[in-house]
Amino acid sequence: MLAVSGLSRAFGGVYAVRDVSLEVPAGQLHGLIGPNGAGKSTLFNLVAGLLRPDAGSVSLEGSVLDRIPAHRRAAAGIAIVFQGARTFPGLSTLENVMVGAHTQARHGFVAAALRLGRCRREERAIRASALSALDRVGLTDWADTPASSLPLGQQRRAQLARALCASPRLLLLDEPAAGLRAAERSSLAAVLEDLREEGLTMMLVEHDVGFVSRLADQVTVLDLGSVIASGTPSAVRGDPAVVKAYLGSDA
Ligand SMILES: Nc1ncnc2c1ncn2[C@@H]1O[C@H](COP(=O)(O)OP(=O)(O)OP(=O)(O)O)[C@@H](O)[C@H]1O
Repeated sequence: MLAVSGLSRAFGGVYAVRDVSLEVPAGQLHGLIGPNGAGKSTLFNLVAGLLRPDAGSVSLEGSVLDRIPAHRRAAAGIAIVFQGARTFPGLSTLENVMVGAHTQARHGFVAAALRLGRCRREERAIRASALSALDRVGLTDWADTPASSLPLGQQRRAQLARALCASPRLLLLDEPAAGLRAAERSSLAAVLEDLREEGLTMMLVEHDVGFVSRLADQVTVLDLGSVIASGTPSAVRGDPAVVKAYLGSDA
């Protein structure tokens, strides 16, 4: 599904991502872990087309994306839930999710304002797809609640629903569990497990190695921009290079 090959990107002469190659087969959940500053978010931005690489290539289902800008990669099926993403204040949970589907809507603001017939039909379809996305993340009962008044765990699931509304083929999740309490983490993990069961291909950046290990089929570990280990969660957790990167050279 996703193939990243020899990807590099430097800032001010320092590599944030250095010669990274990985593959994510369709339907798998791929974990990306590593200490602070390892290059995880930069790698996501390179895959989503929000940053240009200095070298290397990204392809989705065999199509090379290197010359494709971010908005066309989104249309091709790559969705990203950003680290620390916020909900739109003043909008209900359902409206927040509908914003995700509006990125795919064909009708513009003027048509929307005039509520033209075709636009109204499109609006109904968007509403239906937003309700279905809310159902997939277990937030149906919260549809009419102002999104900003939801507990953090539910806000994260609403952001996930917003990304799902765009019908992604590859979903990139940057630290979706950061700051969540144990029970909230656990229900988020259950939602991600359900999405994997449905066959959605995902990449997950997390600091919580236990959270990633529970969910991921394969894990890539970055340190200082480079891949230091990759494999199943249990193989990677026992890898001395990973232990050293996480705990320091005395580990
Ligand atoms: N836009 C930028 N300009 C300059 N340096 C950057 C930029 N983005 C990232 N970096 C640097 O690149 C390196 C990798 O950063 P990145 O945010 O990708 O790491 P990360 O693994 O996601 O870290 P964290 O776990 O703390 O979110 C860091 O040294 C960071 O300071």
